[in-house]
Amino acid sequence: MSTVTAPTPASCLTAPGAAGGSPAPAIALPDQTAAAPAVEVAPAPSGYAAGEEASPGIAVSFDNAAIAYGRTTVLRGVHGALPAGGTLALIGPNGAGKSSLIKAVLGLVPVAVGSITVLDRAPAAARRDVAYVPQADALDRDFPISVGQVVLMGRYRRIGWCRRPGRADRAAALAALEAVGLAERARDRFGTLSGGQRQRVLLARAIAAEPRLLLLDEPFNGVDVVSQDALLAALATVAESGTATVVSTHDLALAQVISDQVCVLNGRQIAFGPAAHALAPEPLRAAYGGAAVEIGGQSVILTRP
Ligand SMILES: Nc1ncnc2c1ncn2[C@@H]1O[C@H](COP(=O)(O)OP(=O)(O)OP(=O)(O)O)[C@@H](O)[C@H]1O
Repeated sequence: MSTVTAPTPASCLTAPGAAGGSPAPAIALPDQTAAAPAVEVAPAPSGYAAGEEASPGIAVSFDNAAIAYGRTTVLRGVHGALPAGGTLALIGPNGAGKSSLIKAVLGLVPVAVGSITVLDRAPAAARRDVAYVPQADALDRDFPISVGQVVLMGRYRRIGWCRRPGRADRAAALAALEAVGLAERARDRFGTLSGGQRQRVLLARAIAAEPRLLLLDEPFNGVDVVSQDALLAALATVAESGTATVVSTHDLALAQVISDQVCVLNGRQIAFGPAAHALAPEPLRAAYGGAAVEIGGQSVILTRP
């Protein structure tokens, strides 16, 4: 489970490693009349075979990567690649290493063995082009900031923390809020939104940053069907724009719907490839043990009520 610590109110809405602790900037509310910027739409590349060598068309490649905290290795043998514009779902039981892998892609946790390459760079060097969407529950609801201001924060790595956002920044923020279906809530206080709506706002903040790689840690947790549909629609738009996405989830059905590829983890990589291959009964049993069953040809993970 990922958490975002909030040493100061200003950093509580900031992605890990992104200017945490900076004072909250004065941000103008989004200009509701500003025109949305033209969005360049590139077709998503087609399938990719696990184990292929990294190339300029690859957003993230894992080369037998292992992740450790101190001397304790929590994940090993991660090997595969995500093409630019593709979507990779990370699945596995609690403690499988999903969040740790996302943190390693962000460059927040070192790779102990092997390597991870992000946009042809070491993970920490690529952070400028990477946006991270934390779980909404990890953020402080009491911090007095509007929805529009939260989304504008996504622009600060582009414009710098000392400059005020301009018309194009406000337009990008509004377009991102429209993409998640919450443009009419721009002036509302962030903390007054529901959990699912706050999750959509955090996705809008990431979209406003115009990243080349988007990382989401369990974005569908506790989200109702309306917000889930809005998140899925926004993620489809993200994929169409050519941005690659890595998303961790406990929902196998969603993993199948949203991803070109699935990485099944449980302390090690169990499978990496197209959903039909990775979500087959055998890898799921290896990850979830007796909780993985097959019903009517579909793999199902049993959970306690
Ligand atoms: N900062 C840390 N220091 C030491 N061990 C950690 C740290 N963060 C996570 N771990 C350990 O790494 C392992 C993988 O945890 P991680 O949070 O990556 O799993 P996860 O698949 O995201 O789990 P969940 O589905 O519950 O969120 C666990 O055994 C966890 O205790």
